[in-house]
Amino acid sequence: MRLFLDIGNTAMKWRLYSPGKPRMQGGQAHRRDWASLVDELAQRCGGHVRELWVASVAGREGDQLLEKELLRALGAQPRFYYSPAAGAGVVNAYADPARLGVDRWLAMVEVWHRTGAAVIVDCGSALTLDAVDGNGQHLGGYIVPGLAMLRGSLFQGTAQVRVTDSAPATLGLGCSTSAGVENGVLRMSVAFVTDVVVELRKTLSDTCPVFITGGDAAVLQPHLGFATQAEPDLVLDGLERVVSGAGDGTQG
Ligand SMILES: Nc1ncnc2c1ncn2[C@@H]1O[C@H](COP(=O)(O)OP(=O)(O)O)[C@@H](O)[C@H]1O
Ligand SMILES: CC(C)(COP(=O)(O)O)[C@@H](O)C(=O)NCCC(=O)O
Ligand SMILES: [K+]
Repeated sequence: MRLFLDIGNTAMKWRLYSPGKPRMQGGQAHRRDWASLVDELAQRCGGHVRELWVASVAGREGDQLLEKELLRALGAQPRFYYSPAAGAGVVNAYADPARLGVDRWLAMVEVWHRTGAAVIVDCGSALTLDAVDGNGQHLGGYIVPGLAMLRGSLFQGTAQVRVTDSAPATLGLGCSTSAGVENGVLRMSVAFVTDVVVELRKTLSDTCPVFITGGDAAVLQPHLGFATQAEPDLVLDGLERVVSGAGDGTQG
């Protein structure tokens, strides 16, 4: 069986593939406690992992610890996939390609193979936005704090700003501290994504598709004033594509 892992800064998502059987997948938040994370994964995936592919943005030290625990608990050598200069028909915009978050790279590769030119918004621990043109050229992107990080920075930087109730956020003016924060961070994020998409659609095409993924995609999507395609598993889809060599450079 092949096990694919998407390790973000907040959550780990996994997908188990064995030929002829339906894929199994799941995920959970981690606190960088790699040992217990891997033990729980081993309970779910059993001991028949033959190939283990990891897309991680946990950093070098995290990856080293993760590798040790995966070897211990699953008995399979993890293969870490990092962003290349080019691959699967897509060209990395970074002069130092490996510095591009592999989650961003894989989501972009997957989307380009599905639709060509596109904008990809990943509402994760950080909110990232990337653009790729019809030739597979990565045009670059942005990295801004995700919703939880925005809230957290307010809590850390102030004495009194706290969120005490969990009323769903809107884009409207807040009439309590909680609403002021929740509505504010939501509106900031929506305004940022909207502003960039409107500008990119002047060059890519005015109907260029926008894909949205990540743990907060469901929070943002209803408030965006344009159609977006929610795809929660873009990173795992992209990893499976590049690993199985299906990303052979031709689109579609
Ligand atoms: N069950 C959950 N566990 C952790 N974060 C969650 C969960 N559900 C929604 N979120 C939100 O999603 C963000 C994490 O996004 P996600 O894409 O899952 O993680 P990562 O950034 O690790 O890829 C968190 O910052 C939080 O705002
Ligand atoms: C920007 C990210 C932290 C997003 O990861 P996530 O929010 O999913 O944990 C990740 O893509 C990353 O570590 N990138 C490296 C820096 C860069 O992409 O330029
Ligand atoms: K992510």
